[in-house]
Amino acid sequence: MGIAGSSGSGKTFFLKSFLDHFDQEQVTLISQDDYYYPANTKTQEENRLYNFDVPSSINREDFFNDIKSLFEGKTIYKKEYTFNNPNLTPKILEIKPAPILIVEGLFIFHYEEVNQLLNYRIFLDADEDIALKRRLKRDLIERGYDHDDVMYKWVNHVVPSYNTYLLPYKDTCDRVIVNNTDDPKLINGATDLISRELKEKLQFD
Ligand SMILES: Nc1ncnc2c1ncn2[C@@H]1O[C@H](COP(=O)(O)OP(=O)(O)OP(=O)(O)O)[C@@H](O)[C@H]1O
Ligand SMILES: O=C(CO)[C@H](O)[C@H](O)COP(=O)(O)O
Repeated sequence: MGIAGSSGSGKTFFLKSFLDHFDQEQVTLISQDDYYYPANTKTQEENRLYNFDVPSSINREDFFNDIKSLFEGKTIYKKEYTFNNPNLTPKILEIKPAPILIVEGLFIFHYEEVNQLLNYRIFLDADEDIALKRRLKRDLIERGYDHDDVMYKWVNHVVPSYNTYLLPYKDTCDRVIVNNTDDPKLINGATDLISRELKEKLQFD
């Protein structure tokens, strides 16, 4: 199952709600963000305006190979990406295979080798002004970035990337979830429905 959406569309929020419907051994998650080429190879100034929103910022080969391994029933070990936060020590994630595999990220439809492995596609959608408000909160408060830098990236990297690498695939998705209100009921309702359908299909319970 593939889950994608613009920055601030609510992917993480959706995933948390979705995972709550399942036992640990029923579902597993692999996130494209963990495949960023490490930022510590660049200076702080280079990172400030570095474009994290182009397909080449991701180690695409490792991402695909790990997805394939999970498909083949193998456990993978992956160093998590800590979003340039020097106070965090990256954990080694142990990702075990499970009947439901969720692949999450910005380029999962654009990377055709990943896209063709997906059986079900979900698109999280939010209006640009709402997504930007959420992004500003994330970057200014949680990541401590400078307002002008966040706006520079939004205009020059985030929006163009969304329009080029994600939006064209919206119509190919099985479900588009519009998430414009900060109200958990909407997302919880959607994950309730999707998880019930999936459980029936896979004959869980
Ligand atoms: N339906 C909702 N109800 C309550 N809060 C929400 C809802 N949708 C999103 N949010 C909040 O908005 C913020 C952004 O959402 P989230 O982190 O899930 O987006 P994202 O698509 O994963 O973003 P990014 O890719 O930029 O990290 C979070 O603080 C999240 O808790
Ligand atoms: O949302 C993103 C891309 O749009 C990434 O989370 C983000 O830009 C990674 O950057 P950093 O490690 O500098 O926080």
